[in-house]
Amino acid sequence: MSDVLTQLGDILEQRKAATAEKSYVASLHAKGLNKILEKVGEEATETIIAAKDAELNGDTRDVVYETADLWFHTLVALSHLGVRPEAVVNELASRFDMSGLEEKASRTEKK
Ligand SMILES: N=c1c2ncn([C@@H]3O[C@H](COP(=O)(O)OP(=O)(O)OP(=O)(O)O)[C@@H](O)[C@H]3O)c2ncn1[C@@H]1O[C@H](COP(=O)(O)O)[C@@H](O)[C@H]1O
Repeated sequence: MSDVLTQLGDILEQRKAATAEKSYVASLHAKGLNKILEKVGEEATETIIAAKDAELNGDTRDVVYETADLWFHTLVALSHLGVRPEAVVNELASRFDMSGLEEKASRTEKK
């Protein structure tokens, strides 16, 4: 799974040098962070709607598709800020030995 994210991270980096006419990612970078975040918000909403539909009809295909759109646009946002996908994967990996409740408590301590 991480290989796919690493490959996509590489592609997103390469697209920073591409022209907006030839690359959707380049067109997002050209429009700036606010536009990218707007797309993240849209895709999050579409993922929520797809998840609610999946619970009702038992068909999870749309929620997988919309989650892919959401992850993709989140990765574009991170790339725009110079953050690699591996940073998120490493953060998740660092939480393996910690329960969700412990992790939540550590956030409170950090604040
Ligand atoms: N994984 C994706 C990916 N997922 C979704 N999308 C695009 O994200 C958009 C989804 O937004 P919407 O459904 O709202 O579509 P839209 O109405 O066209 O979008 P807007 O006009 O509102 O911005 C669509 O244009 C999809 O094609 C993606 N575009 C690119 N990638 C990856 O990024 C790589 C580089 O893409 P380019 O920069 O286009 O070469 C590709 O090879 C893929 O690996």
